[in-house]
Amino acid sequence: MTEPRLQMLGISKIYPSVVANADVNLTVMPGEIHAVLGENGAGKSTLMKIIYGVVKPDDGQIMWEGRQVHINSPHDARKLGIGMVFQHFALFETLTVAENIALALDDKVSPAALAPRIKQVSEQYGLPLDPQRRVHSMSVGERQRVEIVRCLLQSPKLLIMDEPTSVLTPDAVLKLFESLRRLAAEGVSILYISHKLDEIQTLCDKATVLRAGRVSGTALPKQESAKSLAELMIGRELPVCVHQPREPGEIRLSLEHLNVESSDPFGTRLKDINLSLRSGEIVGIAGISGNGQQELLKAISGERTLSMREGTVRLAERDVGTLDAAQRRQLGLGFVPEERLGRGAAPELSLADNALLTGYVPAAATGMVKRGLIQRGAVRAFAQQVIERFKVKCGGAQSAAASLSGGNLQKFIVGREIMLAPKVMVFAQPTWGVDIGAAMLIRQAIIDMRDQGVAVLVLSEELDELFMMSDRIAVLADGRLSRAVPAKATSINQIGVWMSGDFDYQGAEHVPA
Ligand SMILES: Nc1ncnc2c1ncn2[C@@H]1O[C@H](COP(=O)(O)OP(=O)(O)OP(=O)(O)O)[C@@H](O)[C@H]1O
Repeated sequence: MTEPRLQMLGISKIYPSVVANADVNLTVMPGEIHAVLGENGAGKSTLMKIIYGVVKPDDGQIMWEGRQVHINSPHDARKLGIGMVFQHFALFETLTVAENIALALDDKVSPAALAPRIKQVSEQYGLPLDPQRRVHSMSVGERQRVEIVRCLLQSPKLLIMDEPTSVLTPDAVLKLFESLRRLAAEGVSILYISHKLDEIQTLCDKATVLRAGRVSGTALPKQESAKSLAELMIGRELPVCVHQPREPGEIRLSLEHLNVESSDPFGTRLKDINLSLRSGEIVGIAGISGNGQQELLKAISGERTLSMREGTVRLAERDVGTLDAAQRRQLGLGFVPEERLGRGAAPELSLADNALLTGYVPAAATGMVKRGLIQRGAVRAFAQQVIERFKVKCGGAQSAAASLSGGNLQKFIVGREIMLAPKVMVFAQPTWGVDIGAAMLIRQAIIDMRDQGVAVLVLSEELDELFMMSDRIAVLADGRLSRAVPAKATSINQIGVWMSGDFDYQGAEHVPA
């Protein structure tokens, strides 16, 4: 019988406030593509970090090709033949592909000596890369290829991929899957983490499901549906969103002729963007990050103030282009940025203090600050309400934001902004990294806000999500915004075509010059 490549036996990892892994067993065979799924905070990343030597288990054994090993560092892991592609890449933008890879390898090799090997390996696996190209000129999909090729150069026997497709276009996902299948056919084992259950279904041979740190079951994904996998994961029936038609009210946010240069040298310029958003409606903006999403969000939130010639942003009737983010919040603008750590939350602060960061504004009427004094009780109570309503898994309001799993922090940030009850709410990727059950909860909460009259703008790469929630949908591609059409009058296919930039710009929302 073939020996398993990796066996984890009785692995446990306990943090002060939570059991991240409890008595976990996992077996991965050579050439197997094995999914690890589970709700946010179920312990998936912790388990992967244990394999890669980033986190030390408190208990249990790891067997590698039949013998017990102690993996104390990523260096140890790589020596065994374990490679990991992280969700967020750590590449130097101003360096070339070969320079980046040379820096990351354990054996020091000059970029020039590496270049032919990079070319050969990248072509062999259908992940074409030009070793001389500078990273700043590459798309996220191409950057991910750099990370994968870096791992492949070390001829891994096990490749760990943590939510690899969250940054990829549908086309790039198909290409990635082809490469992974080719690797598996050559005997490489792959551990694959994703919240996208349809991907797991098409790609993976086997799945191990984690719930609250324990293995709750295993499945053969190809014999399941996305729905049955979801239910296996959350242990109950998948909730659905209820979106009733509704007449929108007055205009709450207008963007008029936004022509804004990006502050990032590799960013995208906004080109004559026009949009009006009404009370009681959700407008979804589809498109892949990097097409002006960051620039548009900054222009709306006030992180980037505007000069007259860069166009107009109005909240209700008021021109707010020159106001900063704090001033716009005072006028009732709520905002959830794409990056949860650093922009959405201060990692080292507690959840309570993170609630205070945006909840102090009088417009939110949370009572967190009275006569200039912070009301600690009110701050904690507010954070506690967010934790309860949005089922945030954590050790309480005093937990540091950085100690939460990615999806749980996202739930907290989104929940905090929703509960501040703004007049206009802007979300960037609201369910990014959030498990399917929690994503439904967040989407329903956004729809409920709209039903209470809030004007909501959602930027998302997930078309299913946009179609579930939006009254109207527009596309942002290469810094241009299409007109926003009623969701019922368009289709996922149509929006997909627009996402490639192929839309009738002349038809964009009419705003007087
Ligand atoms: N360094 C840490 N200190 C304290 N608690 C931690 C730490 N790292 C993880 N945890 C906790 O361990 C639990 C499991 O986290 P983990 O990141 O493994 O979950 P996950 O399944 O990968 O979730 P997600 O899908 O949200 O990424 C969570 O409750 C998290 O808050």
